[in-house]
Amino acid sequence: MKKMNGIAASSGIAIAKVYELKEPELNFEKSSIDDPGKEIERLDSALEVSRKELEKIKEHTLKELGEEHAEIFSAHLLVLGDPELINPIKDKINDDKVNAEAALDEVATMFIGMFKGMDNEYMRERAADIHDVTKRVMSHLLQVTFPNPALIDEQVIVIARDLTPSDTAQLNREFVKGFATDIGGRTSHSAIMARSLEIPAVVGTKEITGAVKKDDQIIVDGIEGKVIINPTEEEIKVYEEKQAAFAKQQAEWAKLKDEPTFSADGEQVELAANIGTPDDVEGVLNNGGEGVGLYRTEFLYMGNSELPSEDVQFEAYKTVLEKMGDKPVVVRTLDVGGDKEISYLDMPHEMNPFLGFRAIRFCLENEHVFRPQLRALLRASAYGNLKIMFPMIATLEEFRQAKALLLEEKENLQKDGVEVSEDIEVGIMVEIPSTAVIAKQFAKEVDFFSIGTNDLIQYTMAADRMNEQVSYLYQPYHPAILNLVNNVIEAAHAEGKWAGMCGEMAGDSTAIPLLLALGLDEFSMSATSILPARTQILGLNKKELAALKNEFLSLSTADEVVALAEKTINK
Ligand SMILES: C=C(OP(=O)(O)O)C(=O)O
Ligand SMILES: [Mg+2]
Repeated sequence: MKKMNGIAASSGIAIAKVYELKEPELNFEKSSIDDPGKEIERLDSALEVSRKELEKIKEHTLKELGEEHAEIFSAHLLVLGDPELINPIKDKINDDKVNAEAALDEVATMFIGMFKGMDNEYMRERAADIHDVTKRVMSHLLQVTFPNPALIDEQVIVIARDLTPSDTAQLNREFVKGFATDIGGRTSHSAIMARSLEIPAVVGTKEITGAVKKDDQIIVDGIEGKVIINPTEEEIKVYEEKQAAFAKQQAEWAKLKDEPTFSADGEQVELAANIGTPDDVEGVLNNGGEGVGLYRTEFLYMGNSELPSEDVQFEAYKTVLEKMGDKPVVVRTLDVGGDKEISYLDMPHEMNPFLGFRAIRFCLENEHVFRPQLRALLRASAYGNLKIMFPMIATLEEFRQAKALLLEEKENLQKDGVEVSEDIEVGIMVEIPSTAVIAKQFAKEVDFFSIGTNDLIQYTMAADRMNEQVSYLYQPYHPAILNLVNNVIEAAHAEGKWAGMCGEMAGDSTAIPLLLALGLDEFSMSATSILPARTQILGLNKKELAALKNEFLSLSTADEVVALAEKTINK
């Protein structure tokens, strides 16, 4: 039995055996062979196993995630069956008398190099497909396991160094009971996805991948941020009891599902949810969400082999709006870049991707990507209560430019007789300190603010939100952050606008009293945090907390802020 601590990323307790999601080492020696026929047979059987595997993954993806996501595997199957790739490998085995691994590697490297160098996006994508497919075939030649998260069909806890957003999107919550990673923090996208999938997760354990082996049983405690490897019988019993207690608490919370959110002294706020896909709406409604405060549309673009068309986007937005009825839905336009990579968009490789060509910066330069999204949103606006939000706004010019494109597309659609709602609010994410500092000027032009603390904290404190080593600087309760948040809320209210927050801080039980004191109007969080937050707010006195606002804002350290918050609440 071994225990380790990490960051509690998604609540709940999971007990199951491990499934290690790891790219295998594909090392081989080039050797000469006497029997090319036998080598070709080995190659054919590796190709056949790969084909069966890809067909299964494609079928599974089609069922679980839809056609768009499954397309990538259709492309892989085409590559696998392409004689222009396979014949040269066989020729090499026959002519050079080398082993199948060496022939495969040489031919694949040649094609990948050739396609990569072409000035054509489609061809460059083929290079990525060949790379993925040949890796799979190579792993079968070498008889090492190639992980397929979409194919997991027994109860497991996924262990990985890190999970990319698209790995996470493939996890099927029926079988994946939890996950634990070496790196990442509460605001890394794998953690955010875990909360939206409602699977218990612990991230940033530093050493989990090195500590487990196949068939180990583990416990992931996503409430306290603990992992236990090969627990004893007693420990399993203790955790099963914790699991039952957690389920009971969830039942208590559920009683507030259809209630509005009031503080103890009768002040109302709105509790909304962050979502990544239309499928998440069910969780929002089941968890008593009063709206969607952030729809991260980039997940529509990720895990796909090409840009989603205007119609595909329209259907997704319409579905969310219709399912939410008259409840507000804030849709954020494409926030690509940082750790959110989209292979086919051909983004430049950058030294500092979080400070680079991302989000609105990318969209304003790539109108062929941005305009279809704006049109899809405008068309969908007729089906519900849509608000549009631009990400990573650093200057007023960016906002004006984005809004001008939106209005242009609105006019175009109306000219064509397409119905567009007349009261779509248009707001911005406040993630960049420059915007928080001059929120007063922005408030005259935007309809609302939504404070994205995940990024605002990293940019204010100059501490990468994904980097373990500087995580001590990633301080949501730092007085600098509170002052920026306060500035934004005051600026909004002075112009009669509303201010929300969609960063993870909005669902953090230590931050909620502070945010209530500052007058935040809308709190948008992981759906599973809504009912605990509603329960907490029910017990807080907003006027009493607000009386301490200036005292909070004048404190010098995060520790002082937390100490005062705890003293106030527990008095
Ligand atoms: C909500 C935010 O956006 P994301 O986490 O998608 O960067 C944020 O930065 O707080
Ligand atoms: Mg952000």
